[in-house]
Amino acid sequence: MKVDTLITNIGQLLTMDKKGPVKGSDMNDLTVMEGAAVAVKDGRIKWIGSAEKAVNIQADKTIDADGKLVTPGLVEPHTHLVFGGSREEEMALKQQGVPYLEILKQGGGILSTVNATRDASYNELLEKALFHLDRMAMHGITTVEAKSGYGLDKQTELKQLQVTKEANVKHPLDIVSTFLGAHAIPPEHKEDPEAFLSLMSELFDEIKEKNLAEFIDIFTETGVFSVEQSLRYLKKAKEKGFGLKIHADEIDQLGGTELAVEVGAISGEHLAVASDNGIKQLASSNTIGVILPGTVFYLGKDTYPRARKMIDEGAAITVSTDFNPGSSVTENLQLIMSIAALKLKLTPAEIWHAVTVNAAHAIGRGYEAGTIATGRRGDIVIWDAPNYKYIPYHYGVNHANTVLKNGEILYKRGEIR
Ligand SMILES: O=C(O)CC1=NCN=C1
Ligand SMILES: [Zn+2]
Repeated sequence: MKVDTLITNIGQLLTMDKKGPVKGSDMNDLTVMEGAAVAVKDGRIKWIGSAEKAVNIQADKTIDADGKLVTPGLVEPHTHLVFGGSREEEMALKQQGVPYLEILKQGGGILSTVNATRDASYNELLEKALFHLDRMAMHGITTVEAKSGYGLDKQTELKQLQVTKEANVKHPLDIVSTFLGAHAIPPEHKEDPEAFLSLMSELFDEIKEKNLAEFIDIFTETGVFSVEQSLRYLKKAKEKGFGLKIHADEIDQLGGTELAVEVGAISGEHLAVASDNGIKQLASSNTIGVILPGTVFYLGKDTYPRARKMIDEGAAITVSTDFNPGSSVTENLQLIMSIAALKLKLTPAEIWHAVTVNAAHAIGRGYEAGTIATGRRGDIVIWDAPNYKYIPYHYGVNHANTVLKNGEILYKRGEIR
């Protein structure tokens, strides 16, 4: 057989080759292939087998994995990728214990990023997004979801979505776009949030026509949008053919988790304070929990999402950086894997399902990304790690040695191509 690239002498290979979102105890059922090899041709996985059998394969390029861990490229299911400015000035307020929602109420937080994003040019936003995508790639991420939500007016929300669309063309990473125009209430609509929500829902047709987003998301939170407002808004989005996501039960327990299940959202996101009933509903639904423990850490809170209970009750969950300029400022999904182990008490096997196959399903790419299987994209990471338990164990650094996207080397330790 003739292939483009052969990765051989693999120590442990995680194919993550499972059907559908992996739920409950199945998240702890990990297939580990020892002494494996993977062949890629025309950007797709062509063959998977033992390194011994691979000796008969002619490859234009052979990569010796030197006994290292090899996995699918990481899938990052929840980011606020496109934004202007930064919010390092808020660190002092956070250190003084000023709550996140209080900073927002005072016109900071999301709203300060809105000002910076409205002021930023299209090209400035694009260059910044490409920079962050490079950094995600070097940390092993090969598919990423990107939300708008820092415009909060028609023109700037469309600007963000168009930047996302162009970044998806210009950068090797695959980007899945979500419209989060309902992210906060802008000052000009402070007195009339209903009018603002209608304004954002008026964009649905244009977004659909121009294929600017596949999902619609809303921040269901105290001082932002109520469960009732969110239900109406998401029903409208569903009628227009969009997939649904909800920033739910992040700070206050409003019942956003239950709402996500009720409207058949593909995912409920944050769920830091989801109720017992919310977790029960999630576990018996097809809605995936997108868990953001880095945000809890970064906001200096003590209440972590009860992901252990969610899995034990049968839910499918993923973990994510929640990369954004204010409440979780990191592209390092490997760090989140460590926080998931230490604070959520997830096992290494559960964590690997959470950052590959389940994350792919949470953004509608379950049959495209997050798995090494013949016919799938050649999105592969060779890690500077002896086994799959090592990544959550050794925290805060980048373990990626080589990152391939569609079979092409995108990053080699120490350089970005
Ligand atoms: O603070 C931000 O910019 C991102 C965020 N939206 C809802 N929770 C966090
Ligand atoms: Zn978020």
